[in-house]
Amino acid sequence: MPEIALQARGLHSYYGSSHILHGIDFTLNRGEAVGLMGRNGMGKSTLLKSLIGLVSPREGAVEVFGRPARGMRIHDIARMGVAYVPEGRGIFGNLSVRENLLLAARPGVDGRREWHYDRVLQTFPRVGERLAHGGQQLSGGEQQMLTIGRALMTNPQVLILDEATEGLAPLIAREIWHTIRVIRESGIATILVDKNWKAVTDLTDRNVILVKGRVAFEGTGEALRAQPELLAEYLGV
Ligand SMILES: Nc1ncnc2c1ncn2[C@@H]1O[C@H](COP(=O)(O)OP(=O)(O)OP(=O)(O)O)[C@@H](O)[C@H]1O
Repeated sequence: MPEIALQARGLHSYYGSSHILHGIDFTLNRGEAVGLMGRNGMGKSTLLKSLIGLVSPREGAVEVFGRPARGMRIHDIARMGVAYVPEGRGIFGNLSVRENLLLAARPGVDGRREWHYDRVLQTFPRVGERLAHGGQQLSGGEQQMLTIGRALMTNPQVLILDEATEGLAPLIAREIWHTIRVIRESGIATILVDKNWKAVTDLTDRNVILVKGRVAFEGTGEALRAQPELLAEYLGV
């Protein structure tokens, strides 16, 4: 089995004539957690979308578990074990919490069913208390937990979280960070995009910072903390 879960090489992506990604190289290894950071508009979401088939890169290569995947559609990449939790959530508001979870259930690519209904509810007890509620009745934090729970129900090998704690109260954000740690320790490779660089680097093996569609930094959280001038320049903190 390939050790590399996701890879981009020399990736160029555009929206119309706007050139957003300028030759990005990016790798996520099996079981690894990588933080993807950068100021607003630097191309983080575009890179994620280019990896999972929501944006079609114009140049470069994308590989998912060693298979060429540039130009593949999002649901084909999802079937290869890549779950994506977009910014702003994506639950079915007119279905109950229970239905949202059960509809997403499927075994992983190798038949694994480690993440089943009961385990997801144990991981997100708050969601378990709202099973009969409609998705739209949940608070922002509960919706975010449900969205991550739905992604886990697909037994992914890769989980991509785009701004999972955005706009949430600190206490709820802390709960989400705790669960991301549990998920990561379960062996799922993870890409984390979040403005909270401290929380990101506490969890990740490696971090990538984008500046204007290019990789400006790649390294451990320790290496980043040792260079506060980079934090100021690239993240504005
Ligand atoms: N659908 C789109 N059409 C045109 N331009 C877009 C589109 N989506 C994003 N952009 C532009 O592409 C650039 C990169 O956006 P992207 O969302 O990838 O940045 P980001 O680093 O994820 O930032 P943010 O944290 O603000 O989401 C920005 O200039 C943005 O305005």
